[in-house]
Amino acid sequence: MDYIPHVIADIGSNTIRLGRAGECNPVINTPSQVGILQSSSDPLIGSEELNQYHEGLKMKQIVDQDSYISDYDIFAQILEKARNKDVSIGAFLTEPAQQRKENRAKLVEQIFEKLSFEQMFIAKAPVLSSFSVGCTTSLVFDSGENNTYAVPVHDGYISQSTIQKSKVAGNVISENVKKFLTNQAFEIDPISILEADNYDLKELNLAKKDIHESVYAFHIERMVKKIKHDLLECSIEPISKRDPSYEFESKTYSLPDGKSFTVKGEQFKIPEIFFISDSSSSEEQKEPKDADAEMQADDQYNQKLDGFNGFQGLVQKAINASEMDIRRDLYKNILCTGGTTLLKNFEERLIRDIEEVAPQNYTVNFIKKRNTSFGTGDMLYSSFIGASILSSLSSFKHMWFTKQEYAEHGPNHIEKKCP
Ligand SMILES: Nc1ncnc2c1ncn2[C@@H]1O[C@H](COP(=O)(O)OP(=O)(O)OP(=O)(O)O)[C@@H](O)[C@H]1O
Repeated sequence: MDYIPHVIADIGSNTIRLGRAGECNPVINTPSQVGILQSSSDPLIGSEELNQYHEGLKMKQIVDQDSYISDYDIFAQILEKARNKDVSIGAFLTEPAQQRKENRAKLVEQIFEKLSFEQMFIAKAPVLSSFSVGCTTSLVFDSGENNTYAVPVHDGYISQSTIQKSKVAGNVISENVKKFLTNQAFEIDPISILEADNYDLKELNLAKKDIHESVYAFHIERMVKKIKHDLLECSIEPISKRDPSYEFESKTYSLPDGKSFTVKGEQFKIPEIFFISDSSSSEEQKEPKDADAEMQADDQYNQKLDGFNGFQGLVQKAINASEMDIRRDLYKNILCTGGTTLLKNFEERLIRDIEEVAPQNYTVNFIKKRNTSFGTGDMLYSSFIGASILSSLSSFKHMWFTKQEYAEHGPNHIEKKCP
């Protein structure tokens, strides 16, 4: 296949993935927060840069909690970095299953006015994920940082009325990890972590006042995520079904600065929140006692859980909202994507719980993914890969929204070109 120099941007509230059409992995995989330095108009991007100490650094979130871009100027700068200046003529962007018209129009203006691309396309992330595994019909279950979606894709299209969205996602369990640590009187110290990662920093004798509060919060969040990724795992059987006398083993976890804490079953109990349902012990899960009660005290947290009936309930609702004659196919072709589905034993537990709610004579099957060079499977990159494949097809040549069409019909013409 000839090298196709279009640039791809897969935009999430936690991570932005940028790369080139025809390639399997993104070239840039950066947090959706960028670093801003007074001394430079160039934003700092990528974990490697952001995990270093930079004097006068502030952090800025450029994608909001609904995965909509909140700073178009900085986004354009990042896109420009991923572009091969002389040859990139097309920009292919992903968007969440539910998108606002005005966001699309703003993106179109950036691409044609500010960045002078010749052509562009916007496609829904779940459709691209489905394409990435060669399916035009599937149920895409996507759980990232702030949102979880169950989206039926039928013949390559999404019907908006079938989409199920929940705010119960990765950040809910991050919150619970933080609450657990607070209950243990364990404090994450971003300065000692920065020092552990950058040896020469000690000489600077950094104090809290030397680090902007946004940078401080960024490093705490980064460590909470690391703890979450390293330590948490889903219990394949609901914990409420275990013998009440069951004793979890203690496990000690050490941070890069040498500080450590111990868990005794919390690593399994925290992700249980994803699988609560009316039929599981709702008393125990939704109105827990003692330490757990504190874990779930605040209002925002409870709002997220309002009406939530487990990830299996979300999948069931999405399938039930679809036409009767495709429901069997959807149960048979469930695709898990998004970072939160990388939790250990996540798929095993989800399939078990979906089987409990699926009609009895239906087969529940998850689509298998290949392993990427990052060792994550395709969970993190499925929509990127779908975009990469689609934009490389010779038959896609006629699908692009061109600069000329933009000049003739204006930004809202994108609705026609990219339904
Ligand atoms: N190995 C892992 N184990 C558990 N959680 C993980 C793992 N890797 C990433 N995550 C979590 O996945 C979430 C980010 O996923 P992803 O990059 O798919 O989100 P996003 O697409 O940017 O967000 P959204 O879909 O909400 O816009 C974070 O909460 C992160 O902590």
